[in-house]
Formats: sequence, C-alpha cells, structure tokens
Amino acid sequence: MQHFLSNATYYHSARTPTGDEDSTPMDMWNGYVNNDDRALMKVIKYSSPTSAGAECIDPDCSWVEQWVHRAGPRKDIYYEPNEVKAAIVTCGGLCPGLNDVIRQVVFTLETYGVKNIVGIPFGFRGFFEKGLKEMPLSRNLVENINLAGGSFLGVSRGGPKTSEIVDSIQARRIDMLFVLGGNGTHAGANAIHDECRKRKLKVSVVAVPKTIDNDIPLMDKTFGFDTAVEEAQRAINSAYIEARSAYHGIGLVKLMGRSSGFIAMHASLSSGQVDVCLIPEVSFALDGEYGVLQHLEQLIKNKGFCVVCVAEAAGQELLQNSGATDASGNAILSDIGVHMQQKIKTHFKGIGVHADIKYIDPTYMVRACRANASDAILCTVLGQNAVHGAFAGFSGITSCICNTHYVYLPVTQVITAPKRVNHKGRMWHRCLTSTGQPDFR
Ligand SMILES: Nc1ncnc2c1ncn2[C@@H]1O[C@H](COP(=O)(O)OP(=O)(O)OP(=O)(O)O)[C@@H](O)[C@H]1O
Ligand SMILES: O=P(O)(O)OC[C@H]1O[C@](O)(CO)[C@@H](O)[C@@H]1O
Ligand SMILES: [Mg+2]
Repeated sequence: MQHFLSNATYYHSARTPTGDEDSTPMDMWNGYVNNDDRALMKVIKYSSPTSAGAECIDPDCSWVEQWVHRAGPRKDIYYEPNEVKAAIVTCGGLCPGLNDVIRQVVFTLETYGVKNIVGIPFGFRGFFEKGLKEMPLSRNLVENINLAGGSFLGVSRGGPKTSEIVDSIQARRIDMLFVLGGNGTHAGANAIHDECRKRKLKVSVVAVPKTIDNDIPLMDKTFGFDTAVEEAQRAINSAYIEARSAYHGIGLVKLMGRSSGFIAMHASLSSGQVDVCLIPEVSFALDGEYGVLQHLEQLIKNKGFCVVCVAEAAGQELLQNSGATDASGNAILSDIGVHMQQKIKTHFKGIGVHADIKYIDPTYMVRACRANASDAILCTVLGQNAVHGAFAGFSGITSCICNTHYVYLPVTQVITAPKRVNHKGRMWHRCLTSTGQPDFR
C-alpha cells in the first residue's frame, strides 16, 4: 500500500541542517527515514535452548535475523494532508499516557497540514451509539491534556461489530484511524483493517499499544506500564511501613494484570520490600509444608514482619470461577487478594500466633494517573510515529518499541497470544533472588 502522492513537508525549514553538523553533504541529508531502513528485533544469540530465557526459532537455537520496519517520517507520503480526515479512538481500560498519545497524534497531523482531525468518544462504541458525537480536535484543544490522567476521549469495552464500525468509517469519510488500546483493541484494529481492504477502502489503520499489563508480545514494553509499576510501588511501600510498624505485621498487596504478572514482578523488584511475589505464570500452593502460609510463618518467626505482593490473576485455580466475562469477552477474575487475606488470618489463628494483616488493593489507582517521565517520552515518540506510519501509506501496523528502537510491526504479529512472564527467564529469577522466596510446590 505505498503509492506516493506527494513529497512530505513534515520538516520545518528551521530544522534543515546548515551543513556544519556532520559530514553528510547538504543535498543528500534530508532527515527522513528511508523506506528500506530496518531494525533488528533480537540481539542475543542463545547457544542453546537451555540458556536462561532462550527464545529460539529453530530447535538448535541457530541465529535467525528478524528485521522490522524502522518507524519515522518518510520523504514521500501517500496522502495529500489537506484532503485527509483523521480520527483517534481510545479503547479498553484506562492507561497512563493516553492523553499524551492523543496530543502528539494531533500535533503531528497538524504539522503535516491536516486540518480535519476528530476524536471518536468512548472507544469503538463511539462509532455506533446514538448521541455520541465525534469531537473536532486541534493543537489548542489538546495542548494541556497530558497534565491529567484518563482519556480525553473516554474509553469503553465491548461495542459494535467490525462491519458496523467500518460502515461508520465509510460514512464519516475517515482516511486515517489511530487506535489506542491493548490486545483486544489490536484484534479490533486488525479486523477493521481487513474489512477496509475487503471493501477496497483507502484507510490507514494504525494502532498504538497501550496497556498497564505489558502483555503485548514482541515489543519491549507498552506505554503506561512504567507508570503503573511506579504507582504500584507506592502501595507496596505503604504495606511495608504498615507491616514493619505492627507486631507480627503482614502487608498484602494485590496488583492488576489480567493474565500476566509483569506489574507485580516489576513492582516487587523495584520496591525491594517484597518477601513473596506471586504471579499467574508460576503456580503455587497456599497450604502444606511447602506452601506460602508455612513460609509466612517462618518470616514472622525470623524477622517479625513480611510483605506479600500478589498479581490479580495469580492462583485462580485455587478459587471458584464464575465463568463471567466483561463486555469485551475478557474473563472476570476471582479475588485472590481477599482469599489470601482470609487464608492468612485463619492460618495464624489456627496455630495460635498473633498476626496483624494489612491488605492493600490499589486497583484503579495504578492506571488512573498521568504518565511519568519515561512513559511521557515513549508516548510522544509512539504517537508521532503512528502519524508518520499512516502518511507513509501503512495500514494494519502498530507503532512500538522493539529492542530499544522505534518500529512498525504488523498488527497480526502482536495479537497471536498475550505476552506472559517467562518463568525460566532472567527477570523472574532476579525477582526470586530479590525476595528470597522458595518454590511453593
Ligand atoms: N477479537 C476481537 N475482534 C474485534 N474486536 C475486539 C476483539 N477483542 C476485543 N475487541 C474490541 O476491542 C475493544 C477493547 O478490547 P478490551 O476491552 O479487551 O481491551 P484491550 O484493548 O485489551 O485493553 P486492556 O489492556 O485495557 O484490557 C473492545 O471494544 C472490544 O469489543
Ligand atoms: O477496567 P476494567 O474493566 O475494570 O478491567 C480491569 C482490567 O483492565 C486492566 O487494567 C488492563 O487490561 C487489567 O489489569 C485489569 O484486569
Ligand atoms: Mg486486553
């Protein structure tokens, strides 16, 4: 999908180099990314599949180069900016940085010369629900939205069928659709892209990977994850202070993560205050000689207090499952935090040892805040690159960071399955070294 219509005017003349900055002759340097530029996805050569965290394509783990499109502005662009109508939609749950991305998408579109920019309110529902009107967007309007958390456009789960969304895209004459969301949203974006191709519509569908869960494969991280970890750390710190100050204090913190334990693992690592970290990727027993409760008993005996961090999806096999799903079809989890709180209380009562349990569930607090510095920068780059990708004529891509480089990945590649913590990987083992916890099996 790359038939170039015009030359890009993305760069301001003030940014054109004077010729002094480097040795590239003035007439050759243009500051644009070449269409054939690629980034290497993986840089470690594992000599054996038994190496810690090895990700091998072949059984013998031979080196396979995987190149991906480098993101950034192209000299030749596919659309006439003044004819473009661009729309932005934010789907799924909230995530720090949504407003930063919306803002950068608007800024970058305007820099290209796009005048018709709209926001679709409340996720994919905004394409369908009567009474939800598209919101005209401009630099002036979005100038300060990054100062607050949430989504300026609103979010939602569930919503219309793909064909209805594409009917709406067609009726609204949208040329570029920027879709901000997690794995569900990416599946939605892919379905929209496919339907547009089927109908031979010239629409660029470009996603930006958002989720505090960090569960989208192939990329270093999703925006919002760092901020969520930082906020989660505050909850752990409070649990630590409460536990440390109480006689036989046990601080218990439950952290979000629908199907993966990245937030729990990273917050445990970064806080350095956690004695036991439980994630869904590693099964554990609560009862018995090698169970968590026995270990807590030892911790209380030996150091007088302890802190436990449990991911919300951990230990689901120990609980009754209602089978219920949310509007997007995601399973509704049973509450492992409350379950553990009760189990710990009962256990210590049963052995006649005093224990003071302080349970903290920060829930939405880790994601309803504004982006921290590192996420704000990531959002800025991903948002700008999303627009460059659309102008380059790409569709069905996501703007992300791989192996520290900014790239475009085909959406189809990132919706295969949610990324999960590798229990044989170095990071999980670092976490175990830090907490000092044994295997609970
Ligand atoms: N397989 C799918 N095909 C088409 N649309 C989908 C699919 N899965 C989810 N969606 C749509 O994508 C939107 C967001 O999905 P979902 O609620 O799962 O959030 P998400 O993008 O995974 O973000 P979060 O990380 O917050 O859960 C919803 O409106 C949902 O209807
Ligand atoms: O926003 P809701 O529907 O309450 O969903 C909560 C879920 O969303 C997330 O915050 C992001 O996927 C998960 O960590 C959590 O399980
Ligand atoms: Mg999801």
